[in-house]
Amino acid sequence: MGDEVENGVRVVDVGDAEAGGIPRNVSEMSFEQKKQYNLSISGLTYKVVTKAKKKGEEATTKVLLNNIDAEARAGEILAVVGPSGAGKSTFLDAIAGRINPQSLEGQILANQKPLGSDFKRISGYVMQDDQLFPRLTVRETLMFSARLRLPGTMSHKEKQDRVEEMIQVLGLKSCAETRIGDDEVRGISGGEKRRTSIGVDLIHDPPVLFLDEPTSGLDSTSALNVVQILHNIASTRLRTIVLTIHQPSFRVLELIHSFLVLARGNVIYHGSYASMPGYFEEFGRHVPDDVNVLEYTLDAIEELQNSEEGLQPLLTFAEAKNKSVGGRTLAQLKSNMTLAGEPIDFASGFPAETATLIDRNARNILRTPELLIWRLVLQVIVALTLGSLFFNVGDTPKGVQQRASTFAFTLAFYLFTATEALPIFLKERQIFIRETSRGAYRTSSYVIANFLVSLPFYMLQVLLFQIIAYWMVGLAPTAGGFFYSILILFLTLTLANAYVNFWSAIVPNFIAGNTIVTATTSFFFLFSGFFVPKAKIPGYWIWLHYLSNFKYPLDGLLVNEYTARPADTCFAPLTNGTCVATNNPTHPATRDDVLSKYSAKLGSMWWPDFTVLLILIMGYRVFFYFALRMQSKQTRK
Ligand SMILES: Nc1ncnc2c1ncn2[C@@H]1O[C@H](COP(=O)(O)OP(=O)(O)OP(=O)(O)O)[C@@H](O)[C@H]1O
Repeated sequence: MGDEVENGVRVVDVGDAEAGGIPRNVSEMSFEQKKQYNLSISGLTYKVVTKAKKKGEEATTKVLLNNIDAEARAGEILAVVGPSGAGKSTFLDAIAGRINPQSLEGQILANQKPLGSDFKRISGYVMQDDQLFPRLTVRETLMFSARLRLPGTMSHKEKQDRVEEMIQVLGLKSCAETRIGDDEVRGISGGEKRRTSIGVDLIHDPPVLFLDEPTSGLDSTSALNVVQILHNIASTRLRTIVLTIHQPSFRVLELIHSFLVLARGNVIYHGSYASMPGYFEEFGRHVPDDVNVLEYTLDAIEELQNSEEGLQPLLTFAEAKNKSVGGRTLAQLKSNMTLAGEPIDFASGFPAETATLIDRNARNILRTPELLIWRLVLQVIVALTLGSLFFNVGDTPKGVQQRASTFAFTLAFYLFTATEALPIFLKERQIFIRETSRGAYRTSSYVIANFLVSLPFYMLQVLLFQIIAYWMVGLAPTAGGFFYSILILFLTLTLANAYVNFWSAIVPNFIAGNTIVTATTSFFFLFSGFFVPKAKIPGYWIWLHYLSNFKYPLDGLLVNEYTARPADTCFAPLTNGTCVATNNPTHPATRDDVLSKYSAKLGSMWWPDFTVLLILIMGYRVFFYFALRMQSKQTRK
């Protein structure tokens, strides 16, 4: 270990000389096998260029982290503190690999070696917001994390034992069977939620753990409890813990081994709590006895920031202090840090991972019975309403119109109501990012699990709807016709959800997502061929006709219906028993007339209608996959 300078800034050159390469998968190592990691950071600088707001203005460069030196040792907690906007979260993100290394200057070493792609595996990151599934219990939440993050070679029993150990360590025994909860369902307390979040990222026992504000929003007892647990983990298991914290209480301060005080992206102090008063005395500030020195320091920083002379004297003092205790050569090693999103090894194989995600997803769906029941009730209500409005339509011009309206309405019902899943997907996206950014599972497993788990439910909805509506409206009375219509509506519902899913992976929020999905779906409807026949759509809009989510199911349903009618059926009979002439656009007489009115053609049921629907579904799933991959690699530039 490097030397510690008692009274001030430390020399950063620390590390375990014996440290070798990092094992492939941290959760496969036994406690004894696990390395202890000493992190040393030198000259860490992060600048962002802010674009000019007005013409003629120059772009400005903002330094968020300025030449930071620090160290975090195994067996210790390093707390990053400072006034609001000091750069605490930015610093944590930088050393946790959440900022694109190409944007950073300086050096971050783990045991004197540059961080490799393995660093994502050996470190855990607990975000400030508790991103957990509200309908799962604490034990289930930890068990799913164990199933995803512990190696496939471990037995189910071993994983269960690990979960029980975690419940014990985190003091979650009394609430292990309670659901996490959210605004709608009462669940565990804020402190318990925070401890569960920590457990989720601690289950595979990472040697390095980063936590962004683990005590924010907690009362003082819960905050103390959380830090006490982290202290025990650091001390007994020799883990390296780095956290950001706001105004810790006296009792919390005692549990933290070392502090990094930042102000406007600069190091003000780095060392133990005990050395803090001496440091500030040396700077020329008397620190009264019996005060919370950290609170005093933060107040002093605020005061200086707001004073005429500003922070400069303190920054100059801190810099001089830093140089006098060793100095260093600041290497500009942009290339040796982990590129966020590099491939990482996963604990389990693809099938096991997918099965676990299906299980988790299914439980989440089944734990929301109100949503399930309401959707099924809605199917019945809409089907009955539609059936009563268009009851037993005949083979007349009016019947032709009503039949097409039935199809258009049903498709609109499925395609537009899918947007209600947007907030659910958006919430889940946060959990997905948290999990995949640390390599909990493959994006492909998630996409497939997410796809498969909803299919039975889509089928149930469509069956319920068609059993009522199909017969009430009096559609083609053949088994083939009935089952084909179910297949097409099932694919439509699947497509609608694939489409919403895809946008949910890209859009910044619900409002943007809702606007885009509703607007594009409206356009798809407009250009489906139902309102304006294909021949009348201007050439520059025709691509929308071919991309339309409505076109293929609408064609399929129409062709299915009219294929089941005898070829000589007259759809526009005259009073004298004859039929209107063919090619009459107002009163289509034959099957071909009716279909061409809606831009459909006999013989298109399987190609292109069914096949293109399948291609669209697959296409949106593939887009969804790539959009999610971008999200899981998401870092600051
Ligand atoms: N991409 C960016 N572009 C410009 N400024 C940024 C960017 N990201 C962060 N900042 C600024 O950098 C400073 C440090 O932000 P950071 O979130 O790290 O502070 P913090 O110490 O964690 O603050 P708080 O305690 O309020 O959470 C802030 O002034 C913030 O506005």
